[in-house]
Amino acid sequence: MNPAPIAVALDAPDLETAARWASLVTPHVSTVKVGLELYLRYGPDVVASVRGASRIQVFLDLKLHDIPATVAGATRAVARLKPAFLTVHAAGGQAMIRAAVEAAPATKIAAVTVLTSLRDADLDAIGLAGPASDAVRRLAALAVGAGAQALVCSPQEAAAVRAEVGPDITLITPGVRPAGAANQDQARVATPEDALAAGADLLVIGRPITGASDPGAAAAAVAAVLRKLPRPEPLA
Ligand SMILES: O=c1ccn([C@@H]2O[C@H](COP(=O)(O)O)[C@@H](O)[C@H]2O)c(=O)[nH]1
Repeated sequence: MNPAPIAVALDAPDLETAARWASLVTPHVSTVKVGLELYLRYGPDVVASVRGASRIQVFLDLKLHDIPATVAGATRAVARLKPAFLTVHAAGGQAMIRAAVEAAPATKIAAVTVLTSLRDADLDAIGLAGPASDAVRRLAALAVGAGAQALVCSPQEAAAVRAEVGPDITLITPGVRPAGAANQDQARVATPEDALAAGADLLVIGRPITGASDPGAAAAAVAAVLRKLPRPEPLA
């Protein structure tokens, strides 16, 4: 059975827990995601630890945001870990995104548009022209224009972003909550079914899976729901 298009966010306090979660979910999902908490605590070795002996994709969610030369250097430093995806902030601008793309030819650079924890009122406070849906589309077009091969947005914007950037860009959506799960600090959310129907390619799900008493069973349950959905018609 094909693993489901889910990236489980391994936001664990220690490496043993992250590696245990990874081994439990690996039979059911395509990807595990390493974020700032684990990477800053354990460094590059964390990638091998969560991969184990499996061939699971690793998504390195470091959200780089700096001047182009610094981002190019940081991207080169992690490219040797062969992550399938590496995130940068789209708001870093086109030269920065291009620098990351050129520094890691074997990794898809995923540009984070507007964090899924932000609401329209937060964008006003930051001084980013909203609403969030407009800002996401604007940043998505900017990032793709600079060569980003993937985009991070909320499932609520996935359909509009897909219409904006076409079929070849990988759309990654955090802010995914199975029916009945708490939103926690996520603001712009949708269910896994709705995220996939809106055109997302990879659903990021963390605490609803890792906070379950059996993360393997929780991942298998979401994967089973996705497998039951009708497949989209191939484009003519
Ligand atoms: O806009 C963004 C970008 C990244 N994230 C990351 O995704 C996971 C979500 O975890 P949950 O436990 O499912 O909320 C987390 O690692 C974030 O750093 C995001 O949420 N939103």
